[in-house]
Amino acid sequence: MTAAGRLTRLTRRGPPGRRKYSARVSAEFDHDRVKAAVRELLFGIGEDPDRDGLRDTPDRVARAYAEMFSGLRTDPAEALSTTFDLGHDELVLVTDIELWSVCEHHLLPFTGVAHVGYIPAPDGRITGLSKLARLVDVYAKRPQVQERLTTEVANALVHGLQPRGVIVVMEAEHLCMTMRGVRKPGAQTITSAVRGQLRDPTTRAEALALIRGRRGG
Ligand SMILES: Nc1nc2c(ncn2[C@@H]2O[C@H](COP(=O)(O)OP(=O)(O)OP(=O)(O)O)[C@@H](O)[C@H]2O)c(=O)[nH]1
Ligand SMILES: [Zn+2]
Repeated sequence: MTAAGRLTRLTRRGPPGRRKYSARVSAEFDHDRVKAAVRELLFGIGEDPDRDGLRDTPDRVARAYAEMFSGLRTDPAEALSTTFDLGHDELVLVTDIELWSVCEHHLLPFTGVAHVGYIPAPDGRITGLSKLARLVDVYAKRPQVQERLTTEVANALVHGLQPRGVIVVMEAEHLCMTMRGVRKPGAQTITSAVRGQLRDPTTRAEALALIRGRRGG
């Protein structure tokens, strides 16, 4: 089966009027294929993949990639499968969720933090706090651009919890801008996605103040 054939793209629609929710899931990780490609890559850069230090590298890299891209084989809906009704109807915000992803342009990491908040549905349905971090992980462990990662997390929350509002802010440093190319270490990229009641300027400002305030800034 071709790589394209193995990649199933599922786009689920939530209730009418809601944004598309991406549940892209790839069926399998082809360890042998990745291993062979890494061996080829080593030849390509002028190395000898059979020398002592590199002999096990293709296998190691394949195992590392299986982990780094495990989100391709995880349905984000699983992250939000546990919900409970606490009757809480105000903002829930988890800040400084450690973020590691890989930019799809250079296959180099970008790393930083995600802040994820929502105002629960009128019925007060909420999810476990750790599930917000799990949701970030599912989408982060795919080849990504930061904008799409931010949007996908926001849309998955809208789909999974039908909350009255969602805010997702990500701050990250891209190694493709640091260790090569333009070489600007420390440059931070900040992206946000805001939905529902959190688009209201006052509510949004309150959430942003809480996000900024955590650093005393
Ligand atoms: N918008 C966006 N751009 C990204 C992200 N990650 C990497 N990039 C950018 O993707 C662009 C790719 O540009 P290209 O000109 O095709 O590639 P390049 O020649 O390697 O570019 P340089 O990085 O400028 O050397 C670069 O400007 C990167 O900074 C991301 O998450 N979001
Ligand atoms: Zn990049």
